[in-house]
Amino acid sequence: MQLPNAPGQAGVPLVTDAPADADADADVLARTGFAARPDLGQHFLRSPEVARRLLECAELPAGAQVLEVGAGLGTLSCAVVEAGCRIWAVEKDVRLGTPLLDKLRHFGPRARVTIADVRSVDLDGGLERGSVLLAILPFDWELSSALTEHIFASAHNVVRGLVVVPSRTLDQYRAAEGEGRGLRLEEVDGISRREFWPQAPAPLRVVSIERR
Ligand SMILES: C[S@@+](CC[C@H](N)C(=O)[O-])C[C@H]1O[C@@H](n2cnc3c(N)ncnc32)[C@H](O)[C@@H]1O
Repeated sequence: MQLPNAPGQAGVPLVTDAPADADADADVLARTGFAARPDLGQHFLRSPEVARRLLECAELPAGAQVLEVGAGLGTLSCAVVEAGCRIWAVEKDVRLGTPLLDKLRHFGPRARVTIADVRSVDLDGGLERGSVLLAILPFDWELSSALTEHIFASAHNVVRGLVVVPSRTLDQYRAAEGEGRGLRLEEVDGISRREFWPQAPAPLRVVSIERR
């Protein structure tokens, strides 16, 4: 991994007892002194194995086009392409542009990278009908809620999603369900906070999203 400038199957809990690979990209990044940005909810997945298990939860059809918002170091993006799907990885933090591009470049046209705030991207312009959102959203419940709402309001070609979010994101959505919102969120699994560097500050949920 070139570093930026330093300053389960559905129903099986996504918690591994084994320590994450010490040479996982997230751990390499940690050793550089990279300052993760709490305002962007930055926590990086440490284990490719957990990425593959998230993918199984998503039950993607062969060759599906996947939108990943907040692609970070690309651990989940790689698992998506290696499974035979196509990825559009969107990441806001410019410091992550080089490592993300380096990681995905060799997949050629099956992997597209955009470094921008997803709210400024023409998503329908780049997605075909039937696309799926697969994302480890920022670990800030308000930001992850706002991004979820934005994506499903603006990207009409996204038909469903599977996301990792803070449990409060799901709780708040359920509390507001009577307000006629257009999405159905359902918890399908859990995932340990320790699977991320820095460790997630609060419990996480793996959540499926369907349009009503
Ligand atoms: C919980 S981290 C997950 C990172 C990545 N999936 C990984 O595991 O390596 C959330 C990511 O969302 C990115 N992010 C936050 N706000 C964003 C936005 N508005 N548009 C695109 N990406 C955003 C952050 O920079 C961060 O990389």
